[in-house]
Amino acid sequence: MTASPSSSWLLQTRSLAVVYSNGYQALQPTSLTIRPGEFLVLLGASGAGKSTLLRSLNGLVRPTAGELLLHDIDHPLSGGRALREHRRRTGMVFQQHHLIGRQTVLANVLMGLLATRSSLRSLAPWSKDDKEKALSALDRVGLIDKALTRADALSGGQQQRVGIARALIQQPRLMLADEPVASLDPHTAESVLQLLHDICKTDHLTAVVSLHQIDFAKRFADRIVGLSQGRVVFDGKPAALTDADIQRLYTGNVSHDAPETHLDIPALCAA
Ligand SMILES: Nc1ncnc2c1ncn2[C@@H]1O[C@H](COP(=O)(O)OP(=O)(O)OP(=O)(O)O)[C@@H](O)[C@H]1O
Repeated sequence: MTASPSSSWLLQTRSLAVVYSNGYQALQPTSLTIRPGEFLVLLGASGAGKSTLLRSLNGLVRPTAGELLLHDIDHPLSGGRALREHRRRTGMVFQQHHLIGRQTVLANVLMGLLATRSSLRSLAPWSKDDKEKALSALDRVGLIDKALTRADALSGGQQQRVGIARALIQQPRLMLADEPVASLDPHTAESVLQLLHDICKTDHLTAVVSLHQIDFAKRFADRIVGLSQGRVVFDGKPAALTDADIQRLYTGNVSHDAPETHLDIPALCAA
C-alpha cells in the first residue's frame, strides 16, 4: 500500500515482529506510524529490543511477521530494487562507528556514497564532485580540518561525527542511529547528540535513535517509544514520560501483579 507523496507519515510498521533463528521473539507485533521530520527516541533496558526494532526498519534484521510500509516505496523489505532504494535513502549511525581506521577521514565519508551506487560504478575512482560532497559533510560536523587525518587518530566523539558525515553524504531522508553515543563520555555524548539532532531538524530528516540516557531522550526527542521485553509500553511526548513509566521500562515490570522493584530514578536520569 502506498500513500500520496504529501503523506503525513513517512513509514509505518504494521504488526512487525522478529523471531530470531534460535526461536527467541525479540520483537512482539509492533505497529507504529512515524511522521516526516520526527526525532523519535527508542528507550528501554538492555535486551528490550531497541536494536531489533531499529534494524528491522531497513531490513538489517529481517522481520518474521508483519509489514513495513513507506509512503512512496511499495514493499520496501521485499528485496531487489525496492530495498536498495529504501537503504539508499536511509543513513545508519552505529555505536562503534564502523570506520576503517587506517583510511583517512575523507575516504571514510566517501564510503557512504557506496550505498547510493551500483557495484559497477563503485569501482570507479571518486570524482571531484564526490570529494566536494564529502568535504561539505565534514564541514557540517565540524571536522573539515581533519579530512586527511587517519580515522584511528581521532577521538571517539570525532569518530562518531565522521560516522554522521558518512551517513549525511547519502542525502538520506531517514536516519537510524543505534546507540550513537553509548561509548562516549557524558559531555561528548551530549555534543554529538545535539549535532545529530540539529542536522536532522535543519534537513527535515526523520530520525529513529536508540538511547540509554533518559535525560537525553527527554531533551532531544519529539517522541519517545519505550520498549520492554520486545513490546511497546510507552509511546508519547517526553513530557508525558513519568517516573512510573521509567520504572516499567527498566524493570520489565509490565504486569500490575508483579512485585515492584524500586529504582533510583533521579540517578538513572542523570546517568
Ligand atoms: N541474532 C540474534 N539471535 C538471537 N537473539 C538475539 C539476536 N540479536 C539479539 N537477540 C536477543 O534479542 C533481544 C533484544 O536484543 P536487542 O539487541 O534488540 O536489544 P536492545 O534493547 O537493543 O539491547 P541493548 O541496549 O543491550 O543493545 C535480546 O534478548 C538479545 O539477546
